Amino acid sequence: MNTPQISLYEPGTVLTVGSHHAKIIKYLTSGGFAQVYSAEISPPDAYSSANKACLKRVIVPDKQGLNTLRAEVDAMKLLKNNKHVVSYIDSHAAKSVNGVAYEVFVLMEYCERGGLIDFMNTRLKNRLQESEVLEIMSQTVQGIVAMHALQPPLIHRDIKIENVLISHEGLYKVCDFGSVSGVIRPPKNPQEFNYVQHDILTNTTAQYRSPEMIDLYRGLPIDEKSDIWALGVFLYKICYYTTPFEKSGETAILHARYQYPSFPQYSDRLKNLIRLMLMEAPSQRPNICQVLEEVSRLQNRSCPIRNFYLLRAMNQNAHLASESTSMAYIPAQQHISQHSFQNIKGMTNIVSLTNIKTAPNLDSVSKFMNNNDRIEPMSQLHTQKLQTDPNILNPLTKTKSVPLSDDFTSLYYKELHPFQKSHTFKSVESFQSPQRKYIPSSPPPINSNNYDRVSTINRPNNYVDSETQTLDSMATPNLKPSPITTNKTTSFSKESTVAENVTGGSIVRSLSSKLKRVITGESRSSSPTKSRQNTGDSIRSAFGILRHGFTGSSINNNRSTSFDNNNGNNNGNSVSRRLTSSSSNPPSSNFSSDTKRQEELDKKRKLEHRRSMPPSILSDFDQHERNNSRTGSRDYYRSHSPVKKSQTMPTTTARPTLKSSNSDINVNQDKKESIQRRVHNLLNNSEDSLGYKSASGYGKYTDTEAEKSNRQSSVRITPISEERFNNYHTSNAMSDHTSSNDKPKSRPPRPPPKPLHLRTKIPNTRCSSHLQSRRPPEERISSEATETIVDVNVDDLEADFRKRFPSKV
Ligand SMILES: Nc1ncnc2c1ncn2[C@@H]1O[C@H](COP(=O)(O)OP(=O)(O)OP(=O)(O)O)[C@@H](O)[C@H]1O
Repeated sequence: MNTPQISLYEPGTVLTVGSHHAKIIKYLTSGGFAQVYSAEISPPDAYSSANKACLKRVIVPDKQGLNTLRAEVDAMKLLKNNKHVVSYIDSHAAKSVNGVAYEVFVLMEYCERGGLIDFMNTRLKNRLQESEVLEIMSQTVQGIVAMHALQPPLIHRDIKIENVLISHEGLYKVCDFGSVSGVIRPPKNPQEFNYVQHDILTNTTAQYRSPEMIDLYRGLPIDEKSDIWALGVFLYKICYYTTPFEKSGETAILHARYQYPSFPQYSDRLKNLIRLMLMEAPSQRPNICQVLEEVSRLQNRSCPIRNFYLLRAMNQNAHLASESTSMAYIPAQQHISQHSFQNIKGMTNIVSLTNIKTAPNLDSVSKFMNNNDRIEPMSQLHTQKLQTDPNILNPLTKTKSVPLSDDFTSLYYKELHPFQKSHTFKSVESFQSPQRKYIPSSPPPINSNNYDRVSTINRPNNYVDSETQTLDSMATPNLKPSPITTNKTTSFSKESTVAENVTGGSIVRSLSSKLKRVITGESRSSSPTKSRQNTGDSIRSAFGILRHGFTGSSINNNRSTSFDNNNGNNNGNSVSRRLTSSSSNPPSSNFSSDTKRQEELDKKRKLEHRRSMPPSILSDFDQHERNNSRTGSRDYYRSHSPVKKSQTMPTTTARPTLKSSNSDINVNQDKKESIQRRVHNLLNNSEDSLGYKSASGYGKYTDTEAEKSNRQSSVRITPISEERFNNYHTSNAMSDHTSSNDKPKSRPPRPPPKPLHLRTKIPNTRCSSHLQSRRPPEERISSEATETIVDVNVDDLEADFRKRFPSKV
């Protein structure tokens, strides 16, 4: 935007801004597009009662520029009165003095202590302590939480040190919402590429740009995770006073390659948080709630917000669970971090979350916030207008300098974003310039004397420099399919489970990424800070882990081969054969053939879907997850997995897990799945858990493990009653300590005990003293009854027979 050069207001100038009068106190600074003043306002701000405010004056050359400003103001209105966002007071637009351009005036809360960057510059020698870093981070993150919690979320896109201010009471507040947007979907054609590229260049700051912003060929959306990346850079900078990619540039960003300076020293946990936020793959970065949870843990405080992503996911699950009462098993919840659960336990309003699917609903947002975070709920009327008025275009889809054609509005996930309002300012058509009671005849030029902030002159050498939005070499998004781009499978090479564990992320995501690693054959050790140690990871373990997660069975579990292979080709014992046949009992086989047919259809559909998608596996994956919410990534990989024939996954058993564990999205999954199919899944599950586990061919040690499993399986399916089973084991354990493990396998089931009247009295001498003393009486009886068959006295038997059946003799 070519901002016309205009003179400054003199102190004492009085302007009308909306329903407020503002008297200029002094000029503070100039942003990229604005003059910033402190001003005295009347009436005082209704929220804070303050009569001192900040006045931002922006000159825009055309109506296009006005739209950009509208977006900024609308964002501020949505976030109004959040403790960690610079609060909006009033706004006004007018034709400029020369009648060509427009002037926009925005009154907002005045942050008396200036910028975070100013504060940092007071601490050049004594760098920030970890506790200070955490405090700044916590408060800044809370400001971003207010944006991400909206539905649809707002993406700040320009989080940086310079955009955090400090209020007079010392609170850190996020400012500058001029770059805010909704989620931007990956561009699909060269036109869209150019559009998004330009949009990114003009609205983001080079050093804070995420890999998916720089390499648009990744086909990833620009969403909340892009803000998380910027927050990672932000955290790094408040620690080390430089950005992680300051010297290395774009290539390093693309591979998330950076180092930690040795000074100052911060804890490993803090550094690990940076590492997680700077994960190359957005899906591996924590969400904003998880970041705040971790920061709070590091501060030894309880987290000031509730994890709304998790709550939404749980709410979604509750919804799905209520559809099918038999679907009570939600194993993935076991993997959600304890901390997250503690928060949820205290949550009384989970049910109300069903209502926050429509945007915007600040009522819902406020439920996530502390009581002292006042968020003004948007009026019902206003919300309805935004949602129903098709004529309202989203100003967010417009950049500061690129005219937005309607063709590009679909790049943004939510075309009818809450920002879509045309009545932000007092109507431009009816503009009247703010009254100026004092306009100096010859306004003074801007010079350094006007600054009461840290001057740009006489800076120390290691002064923390302010980032500017430049179009330097660093700033040019890599739009060519470079080797880096084609090598992007490494983006999933880093260990993701830490992120998921720390932050309560979904097990499915972590499993999916494991599968992705397996199938794409990517390397695992590109992380600069943590390379994966477990180099033995394989298709087998990935599927094993997946199955383990879904059914709770052992990783060394090859049973699905025996289930699939009905001709008994597996080298199992009689137990395995029995299981195989039992798994094909009539009802089960009916379900099975239904399911198989359904799977075949699914498979075909997915293959066709995949053929119609771009060639990149990773973008396919992400897009698949977003576009095809009915079938999760697991299904996708199942249908494309080279191992699917030998290891058929119990297809649908995974579905409940996917739904329950994917805390980020998976909103509309499987609602239409038939109950019959789900019952079949449960049957499969129960069969699986009893399944014969053979790990033959997987090596010596797994075989040993498998044998143990076999033993357990055989014990579980034997018709011996539980009581007898226990007695049996007790006696074996007592009689032979060394081989107790082998006994159950080698001994056949015992016959039922002989009726008492047929038993012969056994001389005491037959029982060895050690057995007598150690065996429980019950067991002794049973055992002796078997032995008496050899010692029976025929005469006694005859006598007994005659006595009882005289007529037969
Ligand atoms: N509410 C405020 N209280 C005190 N100072 C403020 C306030 N808002 C802005 N400033 C000062 O003005 C500077 C520029 O503000 P802002 O970032 O909103 O303008 P901008 O034109 O969008 O700048 P840029 O786009 O280059 O970041 C800030 O860095 C800060 O020093």
